[in-house]
Amino acid sequence: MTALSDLLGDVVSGVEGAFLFSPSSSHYERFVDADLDVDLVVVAPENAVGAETFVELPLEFDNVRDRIRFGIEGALEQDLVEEGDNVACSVRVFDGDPDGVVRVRIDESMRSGIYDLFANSRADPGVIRDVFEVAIELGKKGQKGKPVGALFVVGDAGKVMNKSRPLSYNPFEKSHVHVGDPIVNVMLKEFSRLDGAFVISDSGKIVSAYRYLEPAAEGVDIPKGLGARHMAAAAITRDTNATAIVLSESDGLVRAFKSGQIILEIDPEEY
Ligand SMILES: Nc1ncnc2c1ncn2[C@@H]1O[C@H](COP(=O)(O)OP(=O)(O)OP(=O)(O)O)[C@@H](O)[C@H]1O
Ligand SMILES: [Mn+2]
Repeated sequence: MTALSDLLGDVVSGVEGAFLFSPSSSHYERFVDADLDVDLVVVAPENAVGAETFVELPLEFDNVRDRIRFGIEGALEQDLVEEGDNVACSVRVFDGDPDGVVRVRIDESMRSGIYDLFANSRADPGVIRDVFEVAIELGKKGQKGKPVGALFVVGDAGKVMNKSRPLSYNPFEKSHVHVGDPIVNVMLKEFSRLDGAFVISDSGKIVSAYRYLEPAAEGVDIPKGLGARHMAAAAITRDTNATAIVLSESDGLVRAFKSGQIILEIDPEEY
């Protein structure tokens, strides 16, 4: 007789690591006490259980796939896992106790740069996520069916404003609106048809649209073929502590820049 646990147990057989996503203290203690022959990694917004090996999640992602992807990428950043490792992720899909186990084979291609973007940007991770999502959505749908480009400069807004000038009146002049608000997201998409950059504060306030960026660009090295928008995006992140998220009108990719470097390149269609 084969028991169900024999069949489902395959999910965890031979794994090198166990990733516990936001475990309760008692759940975590049970794993520690079991003294398993696998590496134990806690992945959560904060290390509430005092785990020895811990990966910080920049956000509590609702989507389990995103949550796992970030946890794994964070572990790769910390060299806790490597190509070819198999790990079992214990996650919560519904409320209550952990109710799912997902086996993941570690692959270097999982190191996309997105973890770095969220964990190490100056702006709030939630703000980065909201802007990133607007860029992805614009990339998928375009504006009225036509491909559109956009440049969002997030964080360190005062300095960014000092290194830029208005191309037109600022529609966000006296408003106090924030990214993530559905109406604001519609506005961002609408205004993306026009020239220049959006400037967004660390906390997500839209400071300005239509900014022409004038950062010093010497020494900025970005891949050949990218034009003025991408050059301006890279350069402003070298000159300030901002992160830039760019949707290219010509190739449809979303790229992120920090400290003058490209840190992420994603095809919205595959995200
Ligand atoms: N310094 C700048 N600051 C703000 N926006 C800029 C700047 N330079 C260019 N742009 C914006 O980028 C748009 C596209 O310029 P360009 O084609 O040279 O960039 P690109 O990097 O090739 O981007 P894309 O891939 O979208 O074509 C311009 O119409 C302008 O709105
Ligand atoms: Mn171009």
